[in-house]
Amino acid sequence: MTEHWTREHAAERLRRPGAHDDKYRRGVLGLRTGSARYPGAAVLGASAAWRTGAGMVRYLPGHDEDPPYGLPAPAAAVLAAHPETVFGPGRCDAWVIGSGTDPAARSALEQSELLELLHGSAPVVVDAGALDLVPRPSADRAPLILTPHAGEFERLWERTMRAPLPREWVARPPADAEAGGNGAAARQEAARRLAERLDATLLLKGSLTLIASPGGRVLSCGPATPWLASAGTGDVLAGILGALVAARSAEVRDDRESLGPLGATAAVLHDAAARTASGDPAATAAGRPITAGDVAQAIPAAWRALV
Ligand SMILES: NC(=O)C1=CN([C@@H]2O[C@H](COP(=O)(O)OP(=O)(O)OC[C@H]3O[C@@H](n4cnc5c(N)ncnc54)[C@H](OP(=O)(O)O)[C@@H]3O)[C@@H](O)[C@H]2O)[C@@H](O)CC1
Ligand SMILES: Nc1ncnc2c1ncn2[C@@H]1O[C@H](COP(=O)(O)OP(=O)(O)O)[C@@H](O)[C@H]1O
Repeated sequence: MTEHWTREHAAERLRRPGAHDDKYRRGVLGLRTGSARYPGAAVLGASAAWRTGAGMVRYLPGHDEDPPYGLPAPAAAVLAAHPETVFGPGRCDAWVIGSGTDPAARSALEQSELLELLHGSAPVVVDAGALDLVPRPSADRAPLILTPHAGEFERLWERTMRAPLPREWVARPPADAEAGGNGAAARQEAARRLAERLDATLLLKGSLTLIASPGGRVLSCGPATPWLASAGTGDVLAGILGALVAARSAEVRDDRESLGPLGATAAVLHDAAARTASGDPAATAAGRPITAGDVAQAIPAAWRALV
């Protein structure tokens, strides 16, 4: 049984600043994203986090090869797009790791620093190239929310369960499965089981995004506007989610189950921004093509329309 997460639910979880706030109280998000090959993912995540209301976004580059094709290093790309970003180590209320990184290119030093974050106290959004690092449940592990797409979900299942994903539980279902057909229940069950086994919150991306909490609660959002299905929109989602988690870091540390509603709120705001950007707020299949950057740009307007 899943609960549908509505715009009204999402509006309640969006934190508005008050007179006693400052940049630290609003939440400092640390980004360990992007790489020599994928500098754009770092820019998209930073852009989304700033526009979701982070008090500060701190960017920490990984230990990486030299960029190919004359590309700028990810830190230089982030600075060019967002000069308000702070670089280097310091206090962080939450982290996003993995977007725009490739585990095959990860150095031993990079791996040990990421594992340190995963065993820290600040909550961590684990995306893309960091999903293979998720440690077994333990008392010293950080509160985690994982954001796989269907292909990454399948790989995560195989690594965790040491068995193939059952055929009837395919993570990339035929169209009817996401939209409520027979496969939908199987997809929910797979997400629920994996979240329970990993003892972590799992946000399974798709037209219908599912958010399964380790305690067994499953929230669903969508169907999102299909204009969202383009490269880099997952990097934007990770930035949105990171900013929302940083703003409620203390609550998440007290109660890891609160990551579920935050994940669902991120998915609703992401979809709302895509609808705004595509000029089709009701997602009636009108609208126009958009880029991931357009989605990030539209977050403030979508926020205003939600609350
Ligand atoms: N601007 C930038 O810098 C950008 C950087 N990016 C970064 O690129 C990195 C690689 O990420 P990635 O997702 O492109 O590749 P990967 O993890 O190998 O998975 C792909 C495999 O999974 C499967 N698959 C099944 N279902 C699927 C689904 N729903 N969506 C997608 N795939 C699905 C599919 O298999 P198929 O079903 O096609 O046989 C395919 O073989 C990552 O770090 C990311 O952050 C991107 O965000 C783009 C913008
Ligand atoms: N058919 C679809 N309709 C609506 N949204 C979709 C559809 N397919 C994917 N999405 C959304 O687009 C985003 C794609 O993320 P992801 O697969 O990680 O891409 P990338 O790695 O290129 O950023 C996710 O938020 C997902 O929920």
